Amino acid sequence: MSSNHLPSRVKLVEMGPRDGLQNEPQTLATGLKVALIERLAKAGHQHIEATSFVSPRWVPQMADAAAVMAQLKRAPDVTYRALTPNLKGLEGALAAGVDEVAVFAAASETFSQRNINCSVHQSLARFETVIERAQQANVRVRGYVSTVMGCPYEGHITPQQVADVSDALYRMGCYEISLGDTIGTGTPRQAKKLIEAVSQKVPMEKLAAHFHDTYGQALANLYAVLEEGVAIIDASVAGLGGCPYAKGASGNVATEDVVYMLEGLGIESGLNLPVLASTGVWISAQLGRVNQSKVGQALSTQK
Ligand SMILES: CC(C)(COP(=O)([O-])OP(=O)([O-])OC[C@H]1O[C@@H](n2cnc3c(N)ncnc32)[C@H](O)[C@@H]1OP(=O)([O-])[O-])[C@@H](O)C(=O)NCCC(=O)NCCSC(=O)C[C@@](C)(O)CC(=O)[O-]
Repeated sequence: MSSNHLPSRVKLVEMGPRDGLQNEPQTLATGLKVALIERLAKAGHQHIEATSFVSPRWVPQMADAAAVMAQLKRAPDVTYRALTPNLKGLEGALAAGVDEVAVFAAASETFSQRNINCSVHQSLARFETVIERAQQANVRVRGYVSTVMGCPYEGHITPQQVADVSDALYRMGCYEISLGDTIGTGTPRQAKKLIEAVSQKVPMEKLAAHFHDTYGQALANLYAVLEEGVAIIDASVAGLGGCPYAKGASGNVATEDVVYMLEGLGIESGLNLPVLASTGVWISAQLGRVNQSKVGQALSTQK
């Protein structure tokens, strides 16, 4: 049931260096990745997904994960996280001294096979060992569920499918569950129904919204789930990214656009919008791409 009370504060999780850069056609130099992460921390981000320890054959853009972590000048109040699909990735991430890791499952069987080369069931069994080992090392684990509002291969996904996978990850020990609209096809009513179903299994305060903006629905969907009580949002500076397993998919909703909307709603995020926006302009120039943030574009013309 909708609470219709907006939160007074939202935890923003920056995805640009990981979800964004993993999907850019060109691989950014390690030094520029490090500079991006440091700029994002200066803009006020306290939760940054910095990289992923995945197979370089599958995602060559993330092959320098250890070097990125080694070169980073870490800000004391920032949590730097990395994706870890298996024990090999986890050991790499622990050796690199990440603060947190994340495992990533999908609600769709076909997407799971294409993304991590195993079934949903096999992935959950694999993650159980990753989570146990991370907990032994006192490292918290976030859980992702992809394709929560549609799959590029299977089409419709039910909220119950998402709730079941979320439940499994939460029971295994993931402290937060991030719900990925991987291909950005969701619409606000669907987003509300999704949250209604998943919050029956996982407490609302543990749910994050991770929406891609392919169909231009991400902000509307975020507003819908804020009304439901979600208070954790994943976003990507300049809307960096796409999805290698979902042709034509856009990046995450742009962080600048989310911060602008939150400011308008009187919701605190701790982000400095001008600093963030200039980071978006800078990284777009480094990549030679169009800045996907409308707010970033608007602010850059006002200088
Ligand atoms: C899961 C695997 C590894 C399975 O891939 P596989 O080929 O089945 O793995 P394998 O265990 O058979 O190993 C094959 C080779 O990869 C190596 N390998 C194995 N593991 C690692 C590792 N961790 N780090 C480095 N190397 C690794 C391993 O050592 C071996 O090397 P070889 O002996 O052939 O030289 C592969 O499919 C993979 O890396 N997939 C990652 C895909 C990915 O990163 N996708 C994007 C992230 S998910 C996402 O973006 C969605 C999300 C989270 O944002 C939410 C949303 O929006 O939906």
